[in-house]
Amino acid sequence: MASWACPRPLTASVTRGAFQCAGLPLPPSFRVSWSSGRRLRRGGRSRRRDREHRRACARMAADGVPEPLLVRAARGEPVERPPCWMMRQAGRYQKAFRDLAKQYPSFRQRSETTDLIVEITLQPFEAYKPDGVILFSDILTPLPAMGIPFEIDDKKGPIISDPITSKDQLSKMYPLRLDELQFVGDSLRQLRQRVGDQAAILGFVGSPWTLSTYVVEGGTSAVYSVIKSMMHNAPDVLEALLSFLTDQIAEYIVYQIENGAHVVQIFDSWGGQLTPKDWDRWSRPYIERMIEVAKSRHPTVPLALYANGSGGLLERMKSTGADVIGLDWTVDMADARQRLGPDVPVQGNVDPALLFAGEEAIEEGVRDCVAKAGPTVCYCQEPILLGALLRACVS
Ligand SMILES: Cc1c2[nH]c(c1CCC(=O)O)Cc1[nH]c(c(CCC(=O)O)c1C)Cc1[nH]c(c(CCC(=O)O)c1C)Cc1[nH]c(c(C)c1CCC(=O)O)C2
Repeated sequence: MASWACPRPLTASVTRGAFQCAGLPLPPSFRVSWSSGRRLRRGGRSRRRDREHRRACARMAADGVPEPLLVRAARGEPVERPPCWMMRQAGRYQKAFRDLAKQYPSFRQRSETTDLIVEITLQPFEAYKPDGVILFSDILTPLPAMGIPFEIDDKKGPIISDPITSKDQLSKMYPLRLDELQFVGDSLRQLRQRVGDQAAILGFVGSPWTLSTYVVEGGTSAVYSVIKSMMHNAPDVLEALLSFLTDQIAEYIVYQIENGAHVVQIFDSWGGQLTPKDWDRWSRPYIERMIEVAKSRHPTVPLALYANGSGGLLERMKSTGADVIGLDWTVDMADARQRLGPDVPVQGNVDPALLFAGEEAIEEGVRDCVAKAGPTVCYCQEPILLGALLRACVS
């Protein structure tokens, strides 16, 4: 699974907690405008950005405080420095998490109980003050609320014991029961209250393709043989599954936004397992539809799109309408920047393994990434050296 990310433009002063990162006059290179290519292409850039800017100013005037750095960066607004957060920033590297996990050994319990979700989500925030606070949850969390139960095995990861591979089995699913996901809405609202405007609250969902890999394969897969056979032998079943998930997950994005998520990440984690041609058929249209639905209801809330191994997909990802493109470390950021154009907000790209290599290596990796991207984000796993990464991002 991917790791912790300190997304794109990073900012902020980490003024409390283990690390003092305040007081940075930001290098001029960070004063970059971050607008999306999509907006530019449609020729509505200045009108739309002006409108968004006016809305942001109105919000500021109303609240007297600017929106969190990460939100402004994700919208393509000029920022004082790149924001920083990590995927998987909550977890076993923290003693507080290990203690809680001893008491509540089931991942589903930890991630489906409001008090635990809020407490775990806030553990890294309280320790390091990252610019993004990602909900402690999983892309599979909404599945039981549409008739697809799952378990998490400590060694094997997610297990769906009754996978869906035929038309008949599709009828087991029902439209998303948001009342069964109240712990998500409750947690997001509490997090907004607890974090205030100090950081962005990040919601997330799986893309229809990526969720389908679990629903069809019954769990993690190495070669995706069942779902890839289905693409050829039962395309109507796969299309029906993807369409169904698209409608439900689009509602789930809207639900997260309406309960307080500042930004929503779409994880097409296994999109890179498809040929680009197959991605155009089996992933892209469904992502686009979800984005359209979310944007029609909440046009100013930024949506970020990430796929593992997305080197073959970057231009395609940009064309989905996502506001921010998340990159893994297998693409050089200079190449990515050239391919995506100067205006698309980006995040990720720093090799998570650097977290095992010490502070100097982290600093070098972050600097290389940020220099090539302009304001950017960094992804890392096992955030043992999160503090070092945060320091590198803000200095
Ligand atoms: C192991 C696993 C799970 N769920 C999943 C896996 C990966 C299995 C595979 O490789 O196929 C599926 C999953 N879950 C998530 C993604 C998307 C991100 C990615 O590409 O890694 C994917 C692909 C989001 C998530 N899933 C999780 C987060 C963490 C949120 C945070 O940063 O705090 C995210 C963004 C949390 C999660 N989710 C799970 C665990 C064990 C944990 C860690 C919590 C713990 O240590 O007990 C179960």
